[in-house]
Amino acid sequence: MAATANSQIISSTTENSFVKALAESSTLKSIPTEFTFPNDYTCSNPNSLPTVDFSLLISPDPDQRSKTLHELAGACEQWGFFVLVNHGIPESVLKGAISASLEYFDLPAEEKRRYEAKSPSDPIKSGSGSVINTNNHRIHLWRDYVKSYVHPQFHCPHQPTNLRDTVYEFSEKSRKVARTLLQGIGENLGLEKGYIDEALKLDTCFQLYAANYYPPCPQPDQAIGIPPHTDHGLLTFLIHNGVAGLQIQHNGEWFDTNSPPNSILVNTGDHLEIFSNGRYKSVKHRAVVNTEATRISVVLSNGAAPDAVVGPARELVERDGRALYHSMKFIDYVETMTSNLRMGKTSLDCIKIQDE
Ligand SMILES: O=C(O)CCC(=O)C(=O)O
Ligand SMILES: [Fe+2]
Repeated sequence: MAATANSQIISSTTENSFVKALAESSTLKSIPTEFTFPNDYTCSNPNSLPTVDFSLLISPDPDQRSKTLHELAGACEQWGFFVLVNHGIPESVLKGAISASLEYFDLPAEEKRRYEAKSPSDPIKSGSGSVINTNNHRIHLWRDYVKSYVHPQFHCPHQPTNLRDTVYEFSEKSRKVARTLLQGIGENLGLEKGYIDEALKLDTCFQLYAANYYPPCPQPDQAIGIPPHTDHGLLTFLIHNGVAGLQIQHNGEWFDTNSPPNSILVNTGDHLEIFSNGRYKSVKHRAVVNTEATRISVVLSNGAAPDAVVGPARELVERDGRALYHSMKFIDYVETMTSNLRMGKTSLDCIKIQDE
């Protein structure tokens, strides 16, 4: 689901051996050279990341609601990232999604290889991954993944058998929460009620499930789980197994993220930047690895309908005097990004309208 920033992320096809197996080999003392990703991991700890209390956003008390809407607007504008609490999705669903996803990675390699990516439009994909950096070198990532399209059509690997129901429940509940957040965002942008639902065709919105598995790494300062990138879509939801690793960029500086149990980390994606005509920036983030513990993250990317043509909202263009982005069919954007035809430039850069 990742878009690109400094480098182009691609799904491995032919070199599809899993990093988990490599990390578990008893002789591994250092990373193979193809995993070397020179980077500066200097990072700050934020005193507090923005928090949005979902229960207050749906509160019948108008003061509570408008205060929370205001906090949501601030989080989207200033950070493009927030910790969502009291979202109403039961803890058992979040825990179930993590543990069933973990079981997926324990499957034999031949089972996971059934979902080796052959085309960007494959609804289920699994593998490890690599990037082509700006010097045209391929660098392998220290992570395995599985991804599947879960809405408007639901796809999911057949194994482990409990994955399907868990992912279904988590994705369905998350879609409702995402839609309420998006309606709040529409209000914050001063758009007519219902405009965002209609323009982005949210009834048939695209949703992608992804699980990322980062095994312990003997040289975490030389490798990367996922390099800096932005996400396609409107809002990405992320949960994890309590092991740190997600870092976000804010005002040019990198920050570690932390989140209380049972919360969801939410970030704004490329399509919210486009739709808001640049008011809400798609936040750049990366996943780093460590020597000690396996990290797993489960991600739901919430987008517009596959056939919705997403561009800046009409009213915002009128207000701003011009559109800052070209419009593009949502699924074309997602699949072009996944097909990795372009290097260096991000997908978002490609649809920015340049100043004359
Ligand atoms: O695992 C993480 O924390 C980051 C995952 C991510 O950025 C992605 O899947 O796009
Ligand atoms: Fe991401």
